[in-house]
Amino acid sequence: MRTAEDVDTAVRHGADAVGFVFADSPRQVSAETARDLVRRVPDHVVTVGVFRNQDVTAVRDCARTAGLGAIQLHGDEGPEQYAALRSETRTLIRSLAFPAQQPLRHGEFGEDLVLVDAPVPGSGRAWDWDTAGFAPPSGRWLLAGGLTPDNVAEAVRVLTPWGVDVSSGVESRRGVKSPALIEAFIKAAAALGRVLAGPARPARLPRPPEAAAR
Ligand SMILES: O=C(O)c1ccccc1N[C@@H]1O[C@H](COP(=O)(O)O)[C@@H](O)[C@H]1O
Repeated sequence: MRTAEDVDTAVRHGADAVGFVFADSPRQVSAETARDLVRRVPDHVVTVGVFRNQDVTAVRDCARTAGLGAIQLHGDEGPEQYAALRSETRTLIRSLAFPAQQPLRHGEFGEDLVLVDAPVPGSGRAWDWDTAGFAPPSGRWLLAGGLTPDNVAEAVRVLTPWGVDVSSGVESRRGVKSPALIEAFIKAAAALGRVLAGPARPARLPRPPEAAAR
């Protein structure tokens, strides 16, 4: 998200989380811009910062300046980086690309959630959901990679993730979100709440500690 209109649209239609890209990307926002956008977001919606192969100190500073509720790492970050950021956030999200060399495992680096994404993050390209080699990580996991309002239902039917994440699929052109597509995606995904994991699924992502304290 890069504009107040996008954030307000997502919140109004019931998004559980909104994201801000700090990685090198046409979607990149500064920590100060993100801070202004984060202030618009009600406590029950988690604000996620998206990073890729960035210095831990820079990630930490950015998360503090913007007041992020969650940190999502998309690159080759290893256990040291995860450990360094563990106390910085209540929700640490680890992105894993599929197809993968290793089995997809949850919690190896102390993360709270695994995000299974396509090999090129933010490209809008889907991975092959029907692939025989896909074994989901245990526990809660998020699905990303080329999702759109039109394919999210089928993706969830096939894979039954705990949650879904989208960027390109709600854009009119690269880097420019479409309020109509944001609304359509959330409506399509919300309708799926009924088929997702059942009674154990909490209604919301964990709230960031600073929001809980307010
Ligand atoms: O959006 C980007 O440019 C980006 C750059 C670096 C790391 C992650 C990025 N985006 C994230 O990728 C997934 C899937 O995006 P898409 O729906 O396939 O476009 C999502 O988590 C984005 O936040």
